[in-house]
Amino acid sequence: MNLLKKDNALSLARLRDVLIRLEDTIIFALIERAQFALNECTYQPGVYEYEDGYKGSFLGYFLHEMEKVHSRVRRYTSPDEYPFTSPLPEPILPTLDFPPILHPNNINVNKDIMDRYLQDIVPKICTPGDDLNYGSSATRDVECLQALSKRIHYGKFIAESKFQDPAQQETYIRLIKAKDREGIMELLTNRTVEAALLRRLRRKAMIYGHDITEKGDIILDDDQNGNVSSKIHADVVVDLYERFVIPLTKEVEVDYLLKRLDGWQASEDTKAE
Ligand SMILES: C=C(O[C@@H]1C=C(C(=O)O)C=C[C@H]1O)C(=O)O
Repeated sequence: MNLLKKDNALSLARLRDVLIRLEDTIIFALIERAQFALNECTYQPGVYEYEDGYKGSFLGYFLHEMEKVHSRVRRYTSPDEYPFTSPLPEPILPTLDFPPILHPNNINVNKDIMDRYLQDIVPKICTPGDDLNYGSSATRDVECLQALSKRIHYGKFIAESKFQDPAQQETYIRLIKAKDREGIMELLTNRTVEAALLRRLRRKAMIYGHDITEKGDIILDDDQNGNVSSKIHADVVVDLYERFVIPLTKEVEVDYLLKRLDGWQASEDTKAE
């Protein structure tokens, strides 16, 4: 979505289309990572020496080096991009004039994303062991992490869109002032959208995660020729969204809304004068 244009940027339907497109990005990124073994050593700190005395993991080193160069080309000045590492250098490009779509906030849940990715996701999609493809697996890890981060932090745009709905704003304001996390969570939850998403996701994972015959039939794992064609299991993808991606997106929505009135009343009073 081009965030330099404010026109209709907060249309809920349009934002949901972005999340649907990111399903493809995430599934294919997971499939690419699943090609390589777990390569546990790339996640352990202190396995290699680094020039600047860095003591973290190979993945952490690679991610920080990537984010430093992306920061210099102003990736993290965009309101839909959030880094995992710090410190990061200032951009060499002039900052773009993004229209103020989101209420100012410093919400960044990438540490939770990293923890869950390493604990719950990589062990489920990769075969155990070490295939020496450390650079390849770390490259794919970064692509998975960046896609998951974008998707989950889009919760801020979704939350702003819901807050700006005239039919719901008064209720949100009341719940925010009462600091009612559960009430806000219930109001923003759309179980119909979530159920449809999980059905669509399973279908996508089945199709993307398997080879198909020339006729277009999916070659399942129990193919009579013994072909094991699944690149990723649909259950893993659906479970990942149900237990991690959707809940964390909603936490971002709630965190964003709880801060939505910070300084807001003062600016509303100023407008009213
Ligand atoms: C993203 C939204 O907010 C919530 C989170 C969803 C998700 O993470 O997929 C889906 C529906 C809602 O419960 C939305 O309403 O589309």
